Amino acid sequence: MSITATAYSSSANLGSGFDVLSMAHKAFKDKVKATLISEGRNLKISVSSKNTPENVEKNSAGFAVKRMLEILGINAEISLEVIKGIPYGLGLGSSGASASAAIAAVNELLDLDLSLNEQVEFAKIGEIASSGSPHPDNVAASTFGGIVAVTSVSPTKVIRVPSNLNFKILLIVPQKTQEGKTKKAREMLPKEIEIERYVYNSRHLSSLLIGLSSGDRELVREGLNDEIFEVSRLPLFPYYPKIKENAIEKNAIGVCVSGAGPSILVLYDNKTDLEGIISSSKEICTKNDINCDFIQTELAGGVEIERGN
Ligand SMILES: Nc1ncnc2c1ncn2[C@@H]1O[C@H](COP(=O)(O)OP(=O)(O)OP(=O)(O)O)[C@@H](O)[C@H]1O
Ligand SMILES: N[C@@H](CCO)C(=O)O
Repeated sequence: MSITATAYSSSANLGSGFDVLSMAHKAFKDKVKATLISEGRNLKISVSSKNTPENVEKNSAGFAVKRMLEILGINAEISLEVIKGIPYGLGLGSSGASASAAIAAVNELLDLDLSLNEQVEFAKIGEIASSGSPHPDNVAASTFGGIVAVTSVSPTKVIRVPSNLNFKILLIVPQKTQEGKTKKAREMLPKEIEIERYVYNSRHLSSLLIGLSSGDRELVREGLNDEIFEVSRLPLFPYYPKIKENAIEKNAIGVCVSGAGPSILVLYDNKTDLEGIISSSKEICTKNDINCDFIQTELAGGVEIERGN
């Protein structure tokens, strides 16, 4: 018996919501097909995957499933086929989506009846394999869909953020995947921050959440600013400040770095000069010696399940 789960790409952080906020989008998707080879044997997982490691310990999907079955004390021989659609190392939640899909597929395959929060709890373990840290934001968005806030990590609790703002998403995606990028980006973060910067970010986090729930585009624009995380990682995406300044001039709702970068997330609506943003961003990318793809997309739902034989 096989189950295939599909999980969408995501943009984590949304400015000041580092490791807390994230949104799933339809730009890209991963699929994981989980097949039960035999029950009641010693735990054995195999992974087949193009473009990502096939070693169970090193693949976010394999590692998350292996640890979940160990924690739940389940013995089974399962094969996982990871079908990658989301490019990795670009801030699009690629490793997280594989882990979310794998956990959802095995949950269904073994009738584990896990809640979405429990699935996130296990899926985030997969991020240890890809970046060395179990950050929960990308897996929360890929599992739940829409815009989410992770309000607790022990135990994991995810809340869907209510949004009454009509917006579409533009992703500016550099064509330069970097191995181990999120790990490196996390090492660039400060160990301590000044209280002024903490207060600045708290203001923006409040603006973002209130702006989304009340549908106030000016508040969302303010709310997508960050003074701590993006700033300390700027060497990874030096073109970002100019792209942001230009997009805001052309009336984007708001702009932030997508996850740990280097992709950029632009929220727009019918008041935005989208073509102007794309053409000026292309020029900025060229000046910075990078080619970028421009992907227009929208919010995605959570993990989807298909049953097979
Ligand atoms: N199933 C997987 N999908 C993608 N990358 C994986 C997977 N399993 C392991 N990896 C490894 O994880 C690293 C990619 O993780 P990284 O966090 O840099 O990118 P990402 O998953 O797209 O996340 P982000 O949104 O932070 O960019 C690569 O070294 C890749 O080989
Ligand atoms: N919150 C994580 C997301 C990684 O995609 C980070 O910024 O390191």
